[in-house]
Amino acid sequence: MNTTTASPPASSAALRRIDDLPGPPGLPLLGNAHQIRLARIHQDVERWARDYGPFFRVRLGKMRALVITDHEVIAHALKDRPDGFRRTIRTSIVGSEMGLKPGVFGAEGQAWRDQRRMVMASFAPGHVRAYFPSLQRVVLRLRGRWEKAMNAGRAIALQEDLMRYTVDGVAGLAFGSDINTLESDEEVIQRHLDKIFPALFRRIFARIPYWRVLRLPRDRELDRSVAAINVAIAGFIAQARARMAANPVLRTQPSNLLEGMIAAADEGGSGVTDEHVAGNVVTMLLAGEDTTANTLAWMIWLLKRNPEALRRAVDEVQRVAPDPDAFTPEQMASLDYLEACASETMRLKPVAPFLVLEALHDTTLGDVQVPKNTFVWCVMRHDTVSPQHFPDPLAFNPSRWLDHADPALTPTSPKRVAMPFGAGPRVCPGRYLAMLEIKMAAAMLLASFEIDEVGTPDGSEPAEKMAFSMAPVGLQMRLKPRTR
Ligand code: HEM
Repeated sequence: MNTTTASPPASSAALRRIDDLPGPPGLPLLGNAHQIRLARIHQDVERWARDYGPFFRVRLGKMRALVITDHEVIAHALKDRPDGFRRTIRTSIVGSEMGLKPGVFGAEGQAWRDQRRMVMASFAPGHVRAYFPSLQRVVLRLRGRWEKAMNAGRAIALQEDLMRYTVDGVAGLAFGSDINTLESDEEVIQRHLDKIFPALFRRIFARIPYWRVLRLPRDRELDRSVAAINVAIAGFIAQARARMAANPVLRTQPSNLLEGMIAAADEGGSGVTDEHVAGNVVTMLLAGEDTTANTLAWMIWLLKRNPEALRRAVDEVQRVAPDPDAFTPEQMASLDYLEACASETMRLKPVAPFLVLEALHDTTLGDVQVPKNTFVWCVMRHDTVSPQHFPDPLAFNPSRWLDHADPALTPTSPKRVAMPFGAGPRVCPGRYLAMLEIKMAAAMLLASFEIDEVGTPDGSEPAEKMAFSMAPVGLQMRLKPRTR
């Protein structure tokens, strides 16, 4: 039996059962489902966490869950994978029903180990360096798009433009394809991708899996999108294989993630097939698009609201990386304050504000017995906004993340408390790439423009909308030429 390192129980007699835990009162069949709004489910659970403490129970229809908020207990569960906990089986069932090919995100056990090895090989630091020029091209296009909007006196739909940036960036890396949604409005792949995540999220939490018996128009549209993506990806794989056959050097020096994955898959005993390669290309596109774009959108909004932090970020960019046409990987690696701004943004506005696991065998978390198959709902934004770990917790103060930070600002190591990319063996493999994309776009923005305004049309704080990742609603930005 596993026990957490956080608070090992004195004896099994001291253990609590999930039924003994507090929790919001519910109705007989629905449980607490009627008290939840799907688009704000993370905030509903965070609110309960403030009322019921670090361990409580909720029931959403048939799904009973243990909710945990203590970062050490969460880290323990996340690290106890793939053997102790898995992602919920529902995610993989719903994904495969939709026709999504299996990828590392939904894989478990040995299949996960094999695919994770392949994915990590394609993210090796040397490879990511080779992808830098393609990211640079995409960042300059974003600048061109924003210059046009500024010159035309137009407001920029921030999140939409950033999604174009991340989908172009990841597509260039993922399969060496220049799909250029930034300079055209024919965003074919993106249009299909944008349907998948919200549908996956809706179906995972649906009370009745109606789509198994009845296809509504939006389900038929979803089927068409998944089919179109699968066909496109099969084509990219065939082209990559042809390129690699013509130029075997690409096996050791792949020019994109797809070539990197094919090379890793083709190694003897890899356990990985072309179907897995295809599944992981879609996974990269999906996992890399909204998450990075939403984090950037939140960060730009937070910077504009915090003039002192914005001034420091601009100073750093002007000192370290003043010319977007000449950005280098070394410059990006030196943007410490900008990186701290991203970390502070993810502390306050984590785009993955919760992670749901399922216990693979009887175990314990803290002083709670966790029977096999229990859902464990990890609240990622609780300790990160607690005064116990972050004084003045709601203030946007990137300095907390700097190495020489004032100890009064960081009584606990912030990196141990905030886990925006998850933790343990399944930690996000795209985290360095995401940070690079965030720093490149933010440095381009601050070097080239002044932010005239960024906010919602009515000036209120943007609502947080959950649809697999957590997005700000309705952010618009106006730019001015930089004057210094
Ligand atoms: C700011 C941007 C991003 C955030 C906040 C983020 C966050 C996360 C989180 C929380 C997880 C779950 C980790 C866990 O279970 O412990 C995850 C998994 C994953 N992410 Fe990211 N991610 C980001 C960007 C990316 C990018 C750019 C890519 C790839 C291009 C990517 C690919 C993946 C994959 C493949 C997984 C599944 C890993 C596995 O199950 O082994 N992510 N990410």
